[in-house]
Amino acid sequence: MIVEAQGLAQQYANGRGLQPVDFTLQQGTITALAGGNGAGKSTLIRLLTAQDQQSAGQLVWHASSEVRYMPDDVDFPTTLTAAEIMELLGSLKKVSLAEQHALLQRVGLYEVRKQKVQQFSKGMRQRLNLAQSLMGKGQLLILDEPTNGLDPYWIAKLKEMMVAERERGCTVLFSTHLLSFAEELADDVLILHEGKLVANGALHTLLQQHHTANLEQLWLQQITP
Ligand SMILES: Nc1ncnc2c1ncn2[C@@H]1O[C@H](COP(=O)(O)OP(=O)(O)OP(=O)(O)O)[C@@H](O)[C@H]1O
Repeated sequence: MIVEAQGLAQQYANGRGLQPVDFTLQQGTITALAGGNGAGKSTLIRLLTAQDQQSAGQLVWHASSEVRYMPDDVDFPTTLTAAEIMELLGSLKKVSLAEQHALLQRVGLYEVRKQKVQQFSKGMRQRLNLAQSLMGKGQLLILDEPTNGLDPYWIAKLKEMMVAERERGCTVLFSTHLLSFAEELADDVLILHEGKLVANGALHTLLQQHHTANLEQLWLQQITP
């Protein structure tokens, strides 16, 4: 087990946020964090990435709490080139130039690495965001809406990269609105609805327990009053 959430909650001043949740993330697994708009996905990710402090409960780390993280939208300094951004982040994360270049190759940006990010399309910026998240040593990789702005080719490549992370023993947690994408990848599923954790467990077990054929049916069943 990598991390355990025990009664973890975040209540904002307006009463919204995340109600107490309990779950674990297992080593070498992929977990999909599913939920509609305002369900609490980003709130939970902000707690896991230590961007916010919870209002109740705790996260118990059974491995290093160093997390690699792909935010859902990132404002790279547009006057820098892709290579310069990777160098800047690479120096912070102690990642060699060779590894930075290998990552730029993996996300198809090596040839354009000397272009300023302001000339990049949304998908290219998202791929740079993916490349920076793959740098470093954190055993837990958290991807917030990673398919945003990616075309089908790069969604397929993203899937391959996530599976490769699992194969080398890392734990992946990703949030998404795309339930078919989630279903293709996830070992485990967390479904949030209006700040509550309404389903938590192995995808196949949940589908059997709830007599549902797929994740979309399960999600609809869990959110329908
Ligand atoms: N800083 C904040 N202050 C007050 N309320 C907030 C804050 N951030 C989020 N909320 C509220 O907390 C709830 C959960 O929001 P959150 O952003 O975690 O949802 P989400 O699942 O990521 O949604 P989406 O899919 O739309 O991005 C929502 O009701 C939202 O309005």
